[in-house]
Amino acid sequence: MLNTATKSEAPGTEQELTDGFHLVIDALKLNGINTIYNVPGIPITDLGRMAQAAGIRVISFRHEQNAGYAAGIAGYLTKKPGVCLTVSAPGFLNGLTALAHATTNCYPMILVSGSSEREIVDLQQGDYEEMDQLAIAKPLCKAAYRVLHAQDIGIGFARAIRAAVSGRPGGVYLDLPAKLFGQVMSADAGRKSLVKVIDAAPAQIPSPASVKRALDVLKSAKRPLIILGKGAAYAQADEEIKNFVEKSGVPFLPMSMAKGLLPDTHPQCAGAARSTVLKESEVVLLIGARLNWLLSHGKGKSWGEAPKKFIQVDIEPREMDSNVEIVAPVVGDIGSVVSAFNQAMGAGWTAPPAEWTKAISSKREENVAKMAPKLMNNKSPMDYHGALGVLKNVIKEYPEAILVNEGANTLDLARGVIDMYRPRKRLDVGTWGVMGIGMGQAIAAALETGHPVLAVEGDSAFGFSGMEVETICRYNLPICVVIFNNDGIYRGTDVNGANADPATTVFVKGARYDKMMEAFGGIGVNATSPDELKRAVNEAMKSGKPTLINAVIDPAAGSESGRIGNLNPQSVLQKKK
Ligand SMILES: CC(C)(COP(=O)(O)OP(=O)(O)OC[C@H]1O[C@@H](n2cnc3c(N)ncnc32)[C@H](O)[C@@H]1OP(=O)(O)O)[C@@H](O)C(=O)NCCC(=O)NCCSC=O
Repeated sequence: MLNTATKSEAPGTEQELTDGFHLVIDALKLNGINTIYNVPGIPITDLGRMAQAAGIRVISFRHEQNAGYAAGIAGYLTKKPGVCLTVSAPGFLNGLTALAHATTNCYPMILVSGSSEREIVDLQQGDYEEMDQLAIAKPLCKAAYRVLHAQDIGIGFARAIRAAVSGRPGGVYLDLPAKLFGQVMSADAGRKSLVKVIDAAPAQIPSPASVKRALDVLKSAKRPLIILGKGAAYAQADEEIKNFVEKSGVPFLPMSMAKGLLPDTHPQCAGAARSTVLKESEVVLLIGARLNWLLSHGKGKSWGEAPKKFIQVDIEPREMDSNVEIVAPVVGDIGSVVSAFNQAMGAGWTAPPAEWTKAISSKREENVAKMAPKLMNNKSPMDYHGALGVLKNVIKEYPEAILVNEGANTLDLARGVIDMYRPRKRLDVGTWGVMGIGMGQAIAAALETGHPVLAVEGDSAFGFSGMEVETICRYNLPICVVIFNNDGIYRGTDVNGANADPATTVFVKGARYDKMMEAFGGIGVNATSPDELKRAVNEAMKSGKPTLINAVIDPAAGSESGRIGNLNPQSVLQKKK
């Protein structure tokens, strides 16, 4: 139903009117977009107020980057574009990192920004927050549009929605100059100008020949491996994927955000035998996973000596052969492809040789057994494993809870230690390894799913979005933030030998992040041992109250750059020292 803005007052010509504000709201509602992640300001403050009055959930953040990360992950969780609304120039730029992040990670998101007047911007006459936002956004997103006339708002949103979710999803920019909001037109014409997007992300059915080719290659393998990426988790084809993996009997390796698509404790899971399966496998089927840096580009030392054959399932044809030859490309949406695999497999499928699956199981058991005692230590201050052992058990007890995870060591170790049991429950730094996603993703996860959220944060990573603990308290969200506080980046023990300044990688010693939460009415806990941490997290999960636990980690614990060592080159001079 159209929101009537006002009625024209000229006697005898009375007609219902609408305006740009109302048309934006109606376009969103018509397309089932019920949440906006926003930071108010000129020229969109009233848009937020009116949207809230019209029944849209408008969540106001303290910084646009966090609102943007929230919108991106909302898109990932729901397959509908997450909408982030910002003011012009600086607010727009603050949202842009999140838009680029969404595009890189294939999350459907729309950044909607108010902007200044075209006539003045194009002549560079110094308008308030003057900036050619459309031109700046273009290279950082999948598509960018600007709407100049109120009657085009419907089309503008339709284009943005379709671009965000169809094919490979991504970020879209929609530029709304301030003048647009006040443009008035008849309600009837406004209603007719709106567009309901039908079948925004049409199924892309793979060709039967590509399906057959892929299965023939997989079937022929003595040492096959399936790698599941976050594209597979995004597809929400959970049953089909589970059936396919189980029917094939092929070991699977989940990428970080695909953990839980099938439980990490599943007998076919090769997560704890990662190096072995990458090196030893002979045929690798990638489902919604890209051969980027996270998979060492499909070549080199991590992949071992033996020649590999790659089969790849992706919705984007240009993903094929991006790093190495793909002998069996299957282009289509993951749900359709995996369902075609299931149908084409037939009854006569034989599981891979037991020699291969047993070798993986024994490597996995060996690694798990090596890790187990470390997770049970009760040292105070804690080390990473002692603290993560506690959190591993929390997720086991609350498998519906969503784990948000960022940091360096905190990310790398949590990824291995904390088993996931359900799809799309692990949300982390994604393809860029970006720090700062924490509170934005935690807030959107709590709002979009209604499940409790456990955000496991390095102390450095938390700093990028820490002010949003106020947002968590304001909306009273069931989020428990655990900060692994070792006084610095990687470690808290670095010393600057040159002058009195602190070393570049250390923070205030003994900082009490829990006090930040208390400042806004949430629950703050300082936990110095695994027992204290366990009590505090369990209490938070039970109560659902906003909680921040300052988990005191030994400042000497942790190592440089986690596990991305070879991406951190040292200079020749440094090496000589
Ligand atoms: C590229 C990567 C996927 C590669 O990681 P790897 O260390 O090779 O693999 P991981 O999966 O982390 O596993 C490490 C090892 O733990 C083993 N492993 C995994 N799970 C388990 C369990 N449950 N128990 C025991 N052992 C386990 C696994 O087999 C590996 O051992 P082996 O099999 O023996 O090898 C990762 O580095 C990554 O995602 N990096 C992103 C980092 C990032 O974004 N950082 C943000 C920047 S921080 C700011 O500076």
